[in-house]
Amino acid sequence: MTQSLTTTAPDQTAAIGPGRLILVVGPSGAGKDTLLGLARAACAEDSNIVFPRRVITREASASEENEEVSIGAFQEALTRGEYAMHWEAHGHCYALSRAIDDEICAGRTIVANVSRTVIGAMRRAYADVVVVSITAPPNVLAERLAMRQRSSDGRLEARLGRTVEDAAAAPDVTVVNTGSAEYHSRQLVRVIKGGKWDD
Ligand SMILES: Nc1ncnc2c1ncn2[C@@H]1O[C@H](COP(=O)(O)OP(=O)(O)O)[C@@H](O)[C@H]1O
Ligand SMILES: O=P(O)(O)OC[C@H]1O[C@H](OP(=O)(O)OP(=O)(O)O)[C@H](O)[C@@H]1O
Repeated sequence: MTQSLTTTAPDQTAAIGPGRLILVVGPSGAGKDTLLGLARAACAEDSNIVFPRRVITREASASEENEEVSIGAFQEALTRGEYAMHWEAHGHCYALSRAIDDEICAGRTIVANVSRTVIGAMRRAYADVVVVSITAPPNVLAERLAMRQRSSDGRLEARLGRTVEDAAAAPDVTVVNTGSAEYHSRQLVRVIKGGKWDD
C-alpha cells in the first residue's frame, strides 16, 4: 500500500490550484459510490469539501445521483468546453463540469469518482491531486455487482473484465474495501481531510 498523499504537477504556473482534487477510482463493484456516499454525509458540515455530481448519459439510480444528459446534449456541452474532464466507459459518456475549477481556485477540495484513464491528464492539469484506489478481490466484485442490480449496468462480465493499463494511473492511497463500508469510509474521510488515512 502506498500513501504519499500529494502529487505536485510539474508546471506549477499552469496547474489549477490551490484547492485539492481527490480522484476516487477502481474497478466496477469495488464500492466507490458507497464509500463516497458515506464520506459525503460525514463531510456535510464542511463547505470547503465539495462532491460534484457527475454528468452521465444514463439515468440516475438509488446508488448514484448523477446529472443525466442525452448523448447529443453531452457532445454539445463538450464542444462548448463545459467539462473539466470527460471519459467513456461501459457504453456511457461521463464528465465533471468546469465549475470544479472555480471551487479549486477558491481553495476548496473536490472529491469525485472518475475513470482511471483520466488520472495522468488530471495530474498535469491540477496542482494538488490525490488518487484514491478502492479495490476488492475479483470474487467480491462479482458478488457485489450481482447484488447491486443496477439496470443500466448491462453485461456484468464486460464490467468485470474491464482493465486499465496506464502507468500514470498509479494511486497515492489504496483502500481494500473488504471490511465494513463504514470503516473504509472513515479512511476515505481522513484522506479527504488531509490526514493520515490508516490510523
Ligand atoms: N464494504 C462493503 N461491504 C459490503 N458491501 C459493500 C461494501 N461496499 C460496497 N458494497 C456493496 O457493493 C455493491 C457495489 O458498490 P458500489 O458502491 O456501487 O461500487 P462501485 O461504485 O465501485 O461500482 C453495492 O451493492 C454496495 O452496497
Ligand atoms: O475507466 P475505469 O477506471 O474502468 O472507469 C470507468 C468508469 O466506470 C466507473 O463508473 P460507473 O459508475 O459507470 O461504474 P461503477 O459504479 O460500476 O464503477 C468509473 O467511475 C468510471 O466512470
